[in-house]
Amino acid sequence: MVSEQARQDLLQLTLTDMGAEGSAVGHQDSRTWFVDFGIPGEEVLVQPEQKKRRYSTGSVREVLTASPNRVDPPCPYFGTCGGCQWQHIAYEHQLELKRKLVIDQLAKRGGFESPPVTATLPSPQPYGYRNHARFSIDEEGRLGYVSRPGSGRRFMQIERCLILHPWINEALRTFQGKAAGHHQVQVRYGVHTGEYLVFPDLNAVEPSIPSGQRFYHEELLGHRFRISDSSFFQTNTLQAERMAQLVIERCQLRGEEVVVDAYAGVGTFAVLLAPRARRVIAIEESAAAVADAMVNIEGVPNIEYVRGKTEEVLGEMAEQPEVLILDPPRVGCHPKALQAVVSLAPARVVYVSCDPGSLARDLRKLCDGGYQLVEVTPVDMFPQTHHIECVATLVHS
Ligand SMILES: C[S@@+](CC[C@H](N)C(=O)[O-])C[C@H]1O[C@@H](n2cnc3c(N)ncnc32)[C@H](O)[C@@H]1O
Repeated sequence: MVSEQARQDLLQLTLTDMGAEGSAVGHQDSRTWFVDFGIPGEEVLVQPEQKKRRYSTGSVREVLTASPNRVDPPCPYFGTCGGCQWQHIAYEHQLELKRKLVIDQLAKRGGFESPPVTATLPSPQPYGYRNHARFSIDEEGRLGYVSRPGSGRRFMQIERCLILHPWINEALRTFQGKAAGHHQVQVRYGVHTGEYLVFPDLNAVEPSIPSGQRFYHEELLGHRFRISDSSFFQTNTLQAERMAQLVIERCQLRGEEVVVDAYAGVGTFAVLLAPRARRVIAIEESAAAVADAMVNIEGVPNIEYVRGKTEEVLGEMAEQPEVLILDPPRVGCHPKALQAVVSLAPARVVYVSCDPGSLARDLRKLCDGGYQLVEVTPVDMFPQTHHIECVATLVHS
């Protein structure tokens, strides 16, 4: 309970919606409030945090009328840590909120009325799923995270993080207090292989877990992938397998098609699709990821890897692919990449996205260029956070 004195600084709000960045939304007079740790439908007392020109931010200090979807967050750092935003929301409801956020973005940023969004694909593990951690280090060599903006973005030492794989928590315990002189420590773990990568090299201060590996291996759907410290790999291995299965289904390959895998990373989709297609052309700009891919595609004769920017490589492509996969970073696709897709006009496009806003913007351009949006599936790659992965399927009309 909040004291009478402190209560005077608080604002009573009815929360009506969930915002795209994971804060609940409320209104007072003509001002919009983004409120951390709230749930739509709740009546709450809010601690104001920041006043911007067009909106204000705050966090819930007391819940006056609780949502039936409110649960006790299990992590002691929840509320201060900048990592998770939604541990106070029952997992089933997180999935519903994610679906609604995708629909909202498709409507607002893409102009899609009643977009075909399926139920969110749940993660096999709502906790303990992350195979990758990037810890901040303070002057004493302690490992931790940075607190949320409303808590001052300060370093906070962490003993255990509930969304990390248990092996990474063991590494955190082992390296705790021993990383002085470094800004960050990256720990990545192969859930199916038991291999790991710790960067930078901390062997001199802690030899019990060897560190400084240049790469490690992980498996997806039985295929083995080499991954270097700077290469992208999905952070939730079991859910990445479900998503890869979904992408395979959505491609509807019969074995005769030319497939383009744009933003191909270390070659995950290319390798998984190659046995189902005539040929796969993969496009990736990162030298490290392409070097990994060269190892990962060994023995798979029908994959051609092109190092370059998707917007440039697609623009110069002479051959028309039947199926094209887009899996860009959060910013989405370069406008020239989308123009090139429209000119190449593959019969089917499968767009994998980690940002519903840029996805909505890009889907609109593809639909204005002759595509029809068939289905969007939100995939919960990041439980307890507001982040959303999606797989969208388009066909040429
Ligand atoms: C979200 S990751 C997807 C990787 C891969 N599809 C996977 O599932 O592991 C995006 C990838 O696109 C690459 N990338 C970023 N901008 C690019 C561009 N303009 N052209 C080609 N690749 C790009 C990044 O290096 C990264 O490997």
